[in-house]
Amino acid sequence: NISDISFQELNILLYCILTCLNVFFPNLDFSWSTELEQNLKDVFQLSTFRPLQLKAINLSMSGKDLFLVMPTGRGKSLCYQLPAVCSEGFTLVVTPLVSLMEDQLMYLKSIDVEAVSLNASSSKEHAKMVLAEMTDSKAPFKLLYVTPEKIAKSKLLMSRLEKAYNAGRLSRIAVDEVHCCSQWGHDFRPDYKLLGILKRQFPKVPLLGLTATATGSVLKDCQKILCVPEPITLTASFNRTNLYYEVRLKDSNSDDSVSDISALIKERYKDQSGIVYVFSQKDAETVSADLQGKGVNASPYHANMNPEDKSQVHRKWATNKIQVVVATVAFGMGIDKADVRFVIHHTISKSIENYYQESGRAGRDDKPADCIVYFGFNDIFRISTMVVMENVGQQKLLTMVDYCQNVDRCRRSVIAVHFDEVWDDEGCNEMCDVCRHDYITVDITQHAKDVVQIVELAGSLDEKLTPLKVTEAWMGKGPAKRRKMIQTTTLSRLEVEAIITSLLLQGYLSEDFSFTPYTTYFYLKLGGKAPLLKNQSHSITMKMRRTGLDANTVSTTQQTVQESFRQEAFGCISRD
Ligand SMILES: Nc1ncnc2c1ncn2[C@H]1C[C@H](O)[C@@H](COP(=O)(O)OP(=O)(O)OP(=O)(O)O)O1
Ligand SMILES: [Mg+2]
Ligand SMILES: [Zn+2]
Repeated sequence: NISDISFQELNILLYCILTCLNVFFPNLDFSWSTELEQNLKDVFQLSTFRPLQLKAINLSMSGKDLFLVMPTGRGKSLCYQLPAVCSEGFTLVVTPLVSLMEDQLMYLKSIDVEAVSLNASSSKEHAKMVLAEMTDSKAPFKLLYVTPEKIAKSKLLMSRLEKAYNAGRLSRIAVDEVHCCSQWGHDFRPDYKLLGILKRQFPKVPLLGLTATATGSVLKDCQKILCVPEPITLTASFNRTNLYYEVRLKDSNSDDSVSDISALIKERYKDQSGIVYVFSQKDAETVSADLQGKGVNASPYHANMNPEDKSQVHRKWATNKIQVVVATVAFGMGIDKADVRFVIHHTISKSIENYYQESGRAGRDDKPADCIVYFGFNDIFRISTMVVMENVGQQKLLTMVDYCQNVDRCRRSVIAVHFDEVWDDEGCNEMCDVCRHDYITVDITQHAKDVVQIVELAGSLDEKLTPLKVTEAWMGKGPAKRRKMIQTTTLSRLEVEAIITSLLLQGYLSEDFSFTPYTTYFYLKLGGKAPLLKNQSHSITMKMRRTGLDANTVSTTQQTVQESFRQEAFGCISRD
């Protein structure tokens, strides 16, 4: 009943309506709008906001708790840096890596925004000064960067924050890479679990959690851990329309992927900047040396290098003195180079989330860039034994394998599913290899029966077969006794691998791990769907690329696969 509403309540209601209007129609003015615009131009030297930035900033400025999910390189930092400049007091920024912190401090210094940091390598004098200035109303700094460890371990810091809070000087809390809170995220950091203390101690300070990769359930988890009662979640679209996605097959017999990569770099990406991601530190060294041997200006980068060497490689690459960094995932967070024209994965990533983030280092300047992954059969099992102990590690790996193997759907739509988005194939605009080519559907039922029989036979003999052993057995390379009992194939190695991978993904085969104190072995066993093959009418199909469509982009290995698939004259070949 309207007459029951007091004048004050009416005022609040009006204020809420206006706030909502302002948020959804950001051109309407807030009291801070002019100052924002001015600082965006004068301090940050940017002309316009990118999608969602203004909305996020307005929400945070009006005191709301917010989770901002925005792809890498889209400009999440501005969403707390600009409000920090436009607010009284300072913004506390929690960052997982000291290197990220240093990059930001360097950047802020270059635009004359005062910022300080506290981390394990801060000197005593520096820490003392920062702690004293936190409660000083004349203190100049607008942002205070800390590692989560500091919040968890430094009582002194917490008590100074408390004082600053009471004095109204703690204007905002930003938790960068907020997915690190959750064990379900891909970069869980135990100290992030303790950050709930911030919202419990400082309930009136708006908190802004930022991440590039978080699913709905990860965010729910983060919300609980950070004790944020009702955050608003803003999610920017993950569709990076300027990135071209492509998968190339990697031959397990002869690893000529490095030759392929060097040819690409020297021709298609001549004089352009890029990254080649590899599986291990050893691979970083060898692939880098191989590329150098082929005349590519490349350098390795991995966690085991000393810090000076790492930052030297980073610096030289950032200033285009090195064309390509051959890196493990250690070269990741905080790599912010605008003109990266290619990100090539020499080995698949361990999940789609990882792949999206790593490949997302390309094309930050919104100009076209390529993301190419080399997909090798053996790599699946190399990574599999590594992630087997991780929470849902296996499942995540299979989604990456599915991304590479499946040519049923646009590559982007496979990525979209992971971010709970829907991008239709038209939205791709032929910016992935699947959308650029035609495919044929081949019937692989008989092949599936042959493979299943091999695995079944091994089982009955109490023998365990690695994927390599299954491949070889089917190709007729096993012991003569077994050869007599099974149906071998004349398909090529790559075709055999493609079919076994497909059977694994479709559940006709499944993984069987065996652990020793020193290593983990990966074997194949029958999957839940294997019994269906006993049914006469059951059939399995697989999509393959059609030949001769675009000789420039279809690699030779892929062509041979299709050629012999056709020669084999499968039961049914239908065109799509
Ligand atoms: N409105 C804008 N207009 C032009 N450039 C912008 C704008 N906002 C940000 N940028 C630039 C600044 C940086 O060089 C670059 C990336 O911003 P940054 O905040 O580091 O990304 P991010 O935090 O979303 O990515 P990551 O997930 O990798 O940390 O974008
Ligand atoms: Mg960032
Ligand atoms: Zn596509």
